[in-house]
Amino acid sequence: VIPPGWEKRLSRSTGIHYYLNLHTKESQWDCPTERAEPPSSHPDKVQASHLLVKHNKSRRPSSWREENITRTKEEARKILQGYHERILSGEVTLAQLAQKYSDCSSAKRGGDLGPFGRGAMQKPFEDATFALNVGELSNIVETDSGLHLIERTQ
Ligand SMILES: N=C(N)NCCC[C@H](NC(=O)[C@@H]1CCC/C1=C\[C@H](COP(=O)(O)O)NC(=O)[C@@H](N)Cc1ccccc1)C(N)=O
Repeated sequence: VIPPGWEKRLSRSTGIHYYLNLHTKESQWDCPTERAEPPSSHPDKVQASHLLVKHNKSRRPSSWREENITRTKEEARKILQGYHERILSGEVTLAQLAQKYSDCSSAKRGGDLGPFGRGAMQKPFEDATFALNVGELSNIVETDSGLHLIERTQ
C-alpha cells in the first residue's frame, strides 16, 4: 500500500510504474515507505538573497565597492527606495542590482546568502526573512550592517 501524499503513476516511455510526491512534485522509482508531508510553514532553514547599502553609521563602513563609505543613513535609504521601486516594477531583479551595488560580499552571487537557520543572521534580518513567503521581497530592513532589501528564495 502507498503511504499518503504519494500517487502511483505509469511511465509512458518505460511502461514501468513510478511514484509521485504530490507535495514536492518529485518522482521516484521505488515505492515510498514514508508518507509525504506538505511543506512545513515553519522551516528550520530558509534561503535568501539581499541587497545591502551601507552608510557612515554601519558597523563596518567599507565594502568591496567602496573603501570608505561616507553616505548618510538617509542617503542610503533613498538609494535603496529607488532600487525597491525598480524591482517592484519588474524593470530589474534584486540579483541584478545586488551584483552591481550591494555592499556585501554576497554581491558576487547576486546577493545569495545560501541556506541559514535562526541564530545565523542579525535578528532584524532573520525575523524579516522568516516572515517572508518564498519569492517575496521585503521592505527596507535595518541592521548594524546597514539597510537591506531581502528576497526569500527557499
Ligand atoms: N551565512 C552566514 N551565517 N554568514 C555569516 C553571516 C553573519 C551575519 N551577517 C548578517 O546578519 C548580515 C545580514 C546578511 C549579511 C550580513 C552582513 C555582512 C555584511 O555586513 P558587515 O558584516 O560588513 O557589517 N555580510 C556577511 O556576513 C557575509 N559573510 C554574508 C555572506 C556572504 C557571502 C556568502 C554567504 C554569506 C551576522 N550575524 O552578522
